[in-house]
Amino acid sequence: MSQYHVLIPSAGRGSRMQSSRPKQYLPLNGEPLLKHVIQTFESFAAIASISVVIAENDQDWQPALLAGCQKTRVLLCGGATRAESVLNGLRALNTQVQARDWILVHDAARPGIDHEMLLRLIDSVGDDDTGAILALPLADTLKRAGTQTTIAETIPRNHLWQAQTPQMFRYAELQSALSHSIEKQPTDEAQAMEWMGHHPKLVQGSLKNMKVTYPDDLQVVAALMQMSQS
Ligand SMILES: Nc1ccn([C@@H]2O[C@H](COP(=O)(O)OP(=O)(O)OP(=O)(O)O)[C@@H](O)[C@H]2O)c(=O)n1
Ligand SMILES: C[C@](O)(CO)[C@H](O)COP(=O)(O)O
Repeated sequence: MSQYHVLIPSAGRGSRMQSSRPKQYLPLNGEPLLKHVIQTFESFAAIASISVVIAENDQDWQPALLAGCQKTRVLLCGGATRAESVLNGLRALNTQVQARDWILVHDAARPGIDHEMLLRLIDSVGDDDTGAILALPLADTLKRAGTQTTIAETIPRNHLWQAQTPQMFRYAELQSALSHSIEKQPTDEAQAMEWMGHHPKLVQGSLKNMKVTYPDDLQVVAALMQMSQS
């Protein structure tokens, strides 16, 4: 029976957040973003292990983040890009994970993930599927900018989705896909799999599972998480 393992890329600097420390350590309802993510996976019974990839020189990592954790370990192998951090993390798991085990890669910057979404994602794939990602169908009209901030064209939005995480793939296939494509810097795990000819499934995510990227995002995700608990 294939097991489920989580890999959390958490080695970014959060430059777009313009904060004093990397955004994954910023407080949200009294806990760092990263702690919310770890706790959600720790309390999801189907998960066998959780690996947090941080930068080797991370000055903000707090051992207290692992207080009470049974399944979580930290890997000091962050890379220059998210794809490199994920690939380094996968390579570090080589002796603990079986080839056909599922790997769920989830951004540390998405604290709104919950068990309902995880169940939807895990239940979406069968033995013959290559994998699946949480995503949201695009709701707004999409414009491509021309010179400066003027509209060059409207892009038809039918069949367009915004990718979220977790992105779930078999360990050996994902490591192979990323190893083959790392030079091309895939923006996510799904793109690396697409380049190998796979067509991962799109599974309904949630606004609450947004990525904290810009300063205003923290309040928005806190409100969405609060609403889902009331
Ligand atoms: N070299 C990197 C870059 C990003 N990430 C992680 O990938 C996730 C999503 O990336 P993003 O939102 O772009 O985070 P940052 O790169 O930190 O943000 P920015 O681009 O604003 O610097 C985050 O959890 C981030 O910590 C990572 O592990 N290693
Ligand atoms: C993986 C991802 O969150 C899917 O939308 C996104 O590609 C991460 O992009 P970033 O520029 O590394 O934040």
